Amino acid sequence: MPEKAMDEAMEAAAGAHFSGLRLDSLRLPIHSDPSSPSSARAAAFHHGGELDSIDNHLQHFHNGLSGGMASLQTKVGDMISQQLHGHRVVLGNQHHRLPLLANHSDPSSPLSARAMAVHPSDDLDSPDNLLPPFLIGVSGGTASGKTTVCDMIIQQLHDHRVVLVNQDSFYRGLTAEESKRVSEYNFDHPDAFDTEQLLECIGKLKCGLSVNVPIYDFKNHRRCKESFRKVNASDVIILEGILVFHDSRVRKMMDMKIFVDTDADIRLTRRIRRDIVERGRDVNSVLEQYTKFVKPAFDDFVLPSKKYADVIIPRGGDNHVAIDLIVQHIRTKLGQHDLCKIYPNVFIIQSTFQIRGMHTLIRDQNITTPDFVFYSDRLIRLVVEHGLGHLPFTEKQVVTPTGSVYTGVDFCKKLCGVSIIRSGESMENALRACCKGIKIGKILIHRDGDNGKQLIYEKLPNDISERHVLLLDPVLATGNSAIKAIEVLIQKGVPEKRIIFLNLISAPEGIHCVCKRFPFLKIVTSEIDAALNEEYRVIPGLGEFGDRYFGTDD
Ligand SMILES: Nc1ncnc2c1ncn2[C@@H]1O[C@H](COP(=O)(O)OP(=O)(O)O)[C@@H](O)[C@H]1O
Ligand SMILES: Nc1ccn([C@@H]2O[C@H](COP(=O)(O)O)[C@@H](O)[C@H]2O)c(=O)n1
Repeated sequence: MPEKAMDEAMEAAAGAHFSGLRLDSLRLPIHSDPSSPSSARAAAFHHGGELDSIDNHLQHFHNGLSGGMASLQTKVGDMISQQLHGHRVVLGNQHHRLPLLANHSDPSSPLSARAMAVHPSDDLDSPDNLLPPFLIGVSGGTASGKTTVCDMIIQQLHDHRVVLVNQDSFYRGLTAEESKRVSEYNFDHPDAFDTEQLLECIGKLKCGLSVNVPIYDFKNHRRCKESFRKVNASDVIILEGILVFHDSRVRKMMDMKIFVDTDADIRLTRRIRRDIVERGRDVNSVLEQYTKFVKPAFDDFVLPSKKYADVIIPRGGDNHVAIDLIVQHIRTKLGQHDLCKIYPNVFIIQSTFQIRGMHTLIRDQNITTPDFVFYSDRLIRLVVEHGLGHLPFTEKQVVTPTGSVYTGVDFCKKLCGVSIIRSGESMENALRACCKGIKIGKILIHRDGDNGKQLIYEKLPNDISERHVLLLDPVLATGNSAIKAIEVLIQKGVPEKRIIFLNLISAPEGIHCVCKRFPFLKIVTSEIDAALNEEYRVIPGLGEFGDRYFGTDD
């Protein structure tokens, strides 16, 4: 696939799973300090002098709003956080004293319920254990950095399916009369939002359904009638907006509540710049709206809702410590990699957007066979390389062209591959490409009628009992054929701990089955799927891998 097409496919993939994520913020450094005179000036030059007068207005507002104490507090906070750099201790400030982990002792809290649901003693085979999506509410004043914080969380949770829903999408459209006198409309009052529709949308997402979210046009103060943004079901839902904590019904649905706390003068500076650049406003209208509606509503509705927050992030997106801690907490609560905790011999290769993109392509039922083969090969290669990393090594020293000694390692040589026919054969090329001249054996497991009898054909290296074995099968579903193949290897004298089972995708059921039976064997996979369906097919899965790879699927 040409690079541009791949880029587009990747973006489309990101759109489906990471709706709302600003990809530009992943590519560029997120922060240029907006309070720094140089960046303010740079912006002014770019916008035809519209912002030239802002500094004067700002000076006036700065004096009125913040005064010396706010800046002193920020400075002290910054100095403390600088001195404690490297220690994970800073979250919230002395005024807030809110714990990071909310309501843990409260058994009725959604967080404790989740913690219990992923306890290893639970019967994880049951689909009832599939966790409901984790809903995070992110509130804070206008331009406090809510969206920026959300983007940073999403970026760090790149190996999970995360969607962002903005409360702004649920602004009511204005009537003709209201539109005529838009400067008198209070967009910061709770009644400006259609909260019933927001509740319905979040309710559906929490039930694992996808929804169509309205698209709001800030320039014309109305919703786009024809188009919606499809938000898919996901592991984590982030709901962001100035008043997401206002309605108790919305609050109750949240598993975690974050308040982004940024100084009023910084917020105003950002708001002016953003509204002029992105929302088609002029400086006077922004300041007028701010004085008349935004600030009073912040004091009346937004600030009082801060008390509901579990976590308060001072300085928004600049507070990397808080964001790291929040991400760690979400990861623990999600427990998606709990199988790796239960079975320490299960390894999932580190997920990246490239890997997610390749999975998106090979799982797409409409992909062409050449593309399926190409992207499967790339993924298989990564799994094979990861698997090889689990082999034992010996220390080795070499002399470099500079005459210096480099102390490294020597590859394990007593090694072979065994593919489970037929789809396992698709992994042989990648193994050969990584291990020159490697011996590869084969095992065929064939069901003989409906009486549970199996025919087994095997052709394995004679000295297999002395080798480490990389067992190849792209899909681990029920685990039945894997168990049969492993039994064959063990009968041939291969110790269980010398078998590394390599898959592209694994169903939790297959992992439980294989790992319970063979606790010393290692499994390396690139993704763990949701479950098996009634027909024992992996869901979401990728269909009949062998047929798709070898072009016999039509
Ligand atoms: N830490 C930061 N440093 C510099 N600019 C920021 C920072 N956080 C946000 N901004 C900028 O301020 C504006 C408002 O930020 P945003 O995250 O959209 O706030 P909110 O979602 O709370 O309205 C945006 O233009 C954004 O780029
Ligand atoms: N037509 C509209 C709708 C909303 N606003 C302002 O947007 C602010 C909320 O968005 P943030 O991204 O800043 O959280 C809110 O303060 C409204 O005043 C608007 O100006 N026009």
